[in-house]
Amino acid sequence: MKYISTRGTAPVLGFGEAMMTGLARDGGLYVPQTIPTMTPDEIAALAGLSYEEIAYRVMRPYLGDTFGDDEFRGLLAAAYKPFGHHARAPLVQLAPNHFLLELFHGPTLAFKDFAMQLIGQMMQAALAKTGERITIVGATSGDTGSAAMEAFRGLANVDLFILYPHGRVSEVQRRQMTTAVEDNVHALAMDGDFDDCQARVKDMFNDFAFRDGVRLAGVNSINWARVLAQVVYYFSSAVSLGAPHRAVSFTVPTGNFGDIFAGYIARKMGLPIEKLVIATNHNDILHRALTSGDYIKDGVRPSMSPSMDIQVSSNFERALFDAYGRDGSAVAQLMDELKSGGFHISQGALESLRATFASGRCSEEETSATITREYVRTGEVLCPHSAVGVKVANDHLGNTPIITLATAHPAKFPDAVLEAIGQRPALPARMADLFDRRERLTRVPNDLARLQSLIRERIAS
Ligand SMILES: Cc1ncc(COP(=O)(O)O)c(C=O)c1O
Ligand SMILES: N[C@@H](CCOP(=O)(O)O)C(=O)O
Repeated sequence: MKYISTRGTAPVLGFGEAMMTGLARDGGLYVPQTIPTMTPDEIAALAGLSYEEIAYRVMRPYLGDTFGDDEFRGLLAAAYKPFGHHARAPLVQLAPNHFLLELFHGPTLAFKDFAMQLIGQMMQAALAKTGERITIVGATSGDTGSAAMEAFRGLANVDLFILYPHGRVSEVQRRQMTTAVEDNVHALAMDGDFDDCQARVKDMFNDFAFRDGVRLAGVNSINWARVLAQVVYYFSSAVSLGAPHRAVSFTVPTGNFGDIFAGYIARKMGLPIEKLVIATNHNDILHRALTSGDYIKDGVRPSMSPSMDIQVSSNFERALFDAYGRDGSAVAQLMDELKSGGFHISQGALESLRATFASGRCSEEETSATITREYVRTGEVLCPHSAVGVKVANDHLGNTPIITLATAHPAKFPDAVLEAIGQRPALPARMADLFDRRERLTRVPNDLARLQSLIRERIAS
């Protein structure tokens, strides 16, 4: 299995190299050269298997010879052991044709743990073979950062730096990042919004002297392995509702487009997914793009679902690559136009996107009202991101069952939940002292050169 860049000019890599490389050297994102498919019989055979076994069967064809079969099974077992639910990703029924996929039973209470726990295992195994030391720099609007801290803290051959937008993540998210005591992990509170943080991370990858000097790696969904690990729960949930004999749709609370792009890959692999519905908060660039064809930045506005406060949606580039017939130069040109504000999606590409994706937007008032309504109606306490998904799914209900991804635990966003249902959701017992732990963070400016010096100094000390 080979991986190519969405901009067409970076070296073609195997899985292990793509995982350790992060951003392609032409600024693009790695995608598989071809997508392996599963037959209806192979999909039907997933019914009743453990989450780990489904993960093995779905992911194995992508890995080439990076890991042996038993080795990969061992990595999956270690990755999902810390999850607090035996099903890993349980389904809950909200209405006759509407289901909630709870993706928040991992160690940091968000869907990011599904991929990050596994990448932590896979990177450690790869580094143990080469003896290398790497520097991971990631950007977060809250959840990627905490999941990465948890997966990489204390590792001898990894330094991890997480840039988060100062004052724009929830207190629980911040504390999950700033209370890690291990010296190899660093929480950096940056001036600006998530888009600024992500832009600086990409700048670091595009500065080859820095990138090669610190042996830079990425754990954002820039990294193909992140997306791949997220494909698995589309299979596990659809099969439990009767796939491949029954089609399903998914509604995905969307920001950086990684999670929903994983659903797109599942669909290309043969899983009968009718529609993938993009659910945005008032930072609705993706909904506007699907509706009008114009992908135009208009500034990030803080919301009660902060992890989705994103306007430059990194993985949309992967979807555009396919929609433009895998023409890397066309994608490179669109990404150039994006630097000066935005671009128009051609009619052909837009039709291709609309064949798979639908979209909807949820206002702040609707988010809060959805948390209240679902709590009163079903007893389910939604986090604000999941509420965005549920509201948009309700607008798309039809004959095909819809699964909405519940992307985070409500206790990560207690203020929004308290306002909606009059109760503060409790953190799990193992995190009960989160607010008593000492915080350790560094305030940093939105300045590439200063960030790079800080990282160089920290890894030298
Ligand atoms: C809780 C939560 N929901 C939804 C999203 C959006 O996911 P994606 O960025 O993969 O679109 C994020 C951030 O990634 C998140 O942390
Ligand atoms: N919402 C994310 C933003 C980063 O997305 P990623 O999937 O590219 O890591 C977060 O919580 O940090």
